[in-house]
Amino acid sequence: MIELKYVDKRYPASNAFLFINSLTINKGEIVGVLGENGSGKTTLLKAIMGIGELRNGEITIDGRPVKEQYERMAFITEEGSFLPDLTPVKYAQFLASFYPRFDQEYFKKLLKLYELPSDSKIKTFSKGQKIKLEISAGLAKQADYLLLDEPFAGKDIFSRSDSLKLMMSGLSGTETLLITTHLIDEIENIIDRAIILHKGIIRADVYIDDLREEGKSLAEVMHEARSKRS
Ligand SMILES: Nc1ncnc2c1ncn2[C@@H]1O[C@H](COP(=O)(O)OP(=O)(O)OP(=O)(O)O)[C@@H](O)[C@H]1O
Repeated sequence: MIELKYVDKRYPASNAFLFINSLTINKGEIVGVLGENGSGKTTLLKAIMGIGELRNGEITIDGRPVKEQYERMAFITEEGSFLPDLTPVKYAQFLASFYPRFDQEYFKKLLKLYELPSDSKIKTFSKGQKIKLEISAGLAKQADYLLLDEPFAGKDIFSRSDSLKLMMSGLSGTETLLITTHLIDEIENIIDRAIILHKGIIRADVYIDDLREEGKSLAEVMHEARSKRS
């Protein structure tokens, strides 16, 4: 369970902020973090990962500070956390030395599945290939919490629905996922819950099953959230 209480995060350089009074992400939930450009999606994921200081508030993972839970977490971002001069195989060895649960065999299987060259330097990879590599690393870590920042940004390299299927097939089903994306149509069928941010504030927090019962689409909720007064 991820819990945020009275979280206040600011960027002095831009006056941007993220303010979340209370938010609980339950174990096993697949959550879409949605919102327009600059609404605070990446900031929320980074805050959960403990990247940068909070001005106020507290974030815990299963009741403990995130820095005590790194082994159980994977942050998958387009920027990547890999070392560009390593090959995927060397990168896996590096990760295995940090993450005791890292499964090298599974990682190799994922490389094959994603058709990634295991002996080329990561810096020679395309954007889409780098994202695939990061997803493979995150899944092979056997992390309980996967935070994916725009994992489908390389959509020109491989089709979004295929990448989604591939990613989902690599999961054990018990992981908690937070996925930021602008692709609400693709995501609507895989997420349990959507959190919609607007200018650093949560504007809507909905369960997809409830939406279906109400006969509403995620696009409609996004539209409502945007048109609410600031
Ligand atoms: N390092 C930083 N320094 C100053 N301001 C920042 C920094 N990082 C982000 N911001 C600002 O914080 C706000 C939220 O940014 P964030 O990257 O979290 O948005 P986002 O919802 O992920 O956007 P996008 O969909 O464009 O990726 C924006 O106004 C952005 O300009």
